[in-house]
Amino acid sequence: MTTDSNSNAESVTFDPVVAPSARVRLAAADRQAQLTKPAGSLGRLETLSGWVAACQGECPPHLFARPRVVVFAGDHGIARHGVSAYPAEVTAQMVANITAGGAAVNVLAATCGAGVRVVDISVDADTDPTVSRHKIRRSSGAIDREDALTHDEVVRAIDAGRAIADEEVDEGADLLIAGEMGIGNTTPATVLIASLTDTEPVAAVGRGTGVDDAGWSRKTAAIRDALRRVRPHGSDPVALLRTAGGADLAAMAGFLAQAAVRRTPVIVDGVVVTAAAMVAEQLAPGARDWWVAGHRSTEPAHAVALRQLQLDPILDLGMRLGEGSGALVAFPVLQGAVATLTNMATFADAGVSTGDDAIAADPTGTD
Ligand SMILES: O=C(O)c1ccc[n+]([C@@H]2O[C@H](COP(=O)([O-])O)[C@@H](O)[C@H]2O)c1
Ligand SMILES: Cc1cc2nc[nH]c2cc1C
Repeated sequence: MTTDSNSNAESVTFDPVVAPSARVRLAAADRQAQLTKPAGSLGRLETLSGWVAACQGECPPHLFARPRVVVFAGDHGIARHGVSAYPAEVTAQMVANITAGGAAVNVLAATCGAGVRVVDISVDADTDPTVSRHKIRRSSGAIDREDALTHDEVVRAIDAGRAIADEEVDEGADLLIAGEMGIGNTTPATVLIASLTDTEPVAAVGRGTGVDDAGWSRKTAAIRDALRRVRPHGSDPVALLRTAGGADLAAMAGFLAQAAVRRTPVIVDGVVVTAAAMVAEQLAPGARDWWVAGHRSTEPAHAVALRQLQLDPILDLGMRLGEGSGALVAFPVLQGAVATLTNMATFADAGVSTGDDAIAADPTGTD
């Protein structure tokens, strides 16, 4: 990454993103047609396994051997202004809970063999040195009235996310999941999405952790104010992260962009991760080809962002937890898709008649 003193997108650069292999995707479709099942009968699993094969650059693809979840933790000044159903202190408490193995992300990851790492990017407390190595600052600013970050902090946070992706890939991760934990973070996430899609706040603002009507009104007003602060900067992703994002969102954007640069597929989680994904796609065009959406959360802004990124969520279970939980529930579906493409017998291997045989036996179709 290179930096300069301007608050322009050009101050952050990623290596080019190479698209997943179109040739291997075709080979996967070819193999799919030879497997012992009616053509198309595995539905979406067929396109998912073709995508995995294209990402891995080989068909048949291999089952994911080292899936890894990275939970980006950060606080937000806006959380002190009544936009969440929970107090900001919960962020640091949940970081400790995740570290101890007691959170949803831990138990879901354990069911499917995924490793979990939590990183303190901007928690408003001192956390264990094992999780704070990439810390940028304590809490991002209250975005309805001040910038979330300085320009330098944005660049360092993006770089931290990039370094974390590099660490994970260098240690052998073959599938990454981005998750997050941060009281108040659906407010900046909604601002990023509304800004990048030109969506009216009322069509995008949700209840987050379950805020009541008064809290929802305060959240909507804060999002309006933040959008007003963002407007002069157009769609410059670095300026957007600086004025109305946060260090955790910037780090996730860097992580998602670098995963694509490193040709490593990612399952995107809920509204907060997807907001960062929208920024990452601006920083590293084509990165979205390396992502699949695990689920659609109940936050209205999530559907808006997924539509814009043209990501079709695997699941829609009414979830709104974060932590990477929705992506983790979707992971076995993706792994199952790979297993079918890789391990099923072909018609020829198993001596099973194909649809073509039925037509050959009765070419008139009248028997
Ligand atoms: O992933 C989602 O779509 C999602 C939707 C609603 C809430 N969350 C989680 O709840 C927290 C943010 O909610 P809030 O109300 O404090 O802005 C944060 O820790 C997120 O992980 C996550
Ligand atoms: C307890 C709790 C756990 C969470 N995990 C992600 N966001 C969260 C918000 C709360 C409040």
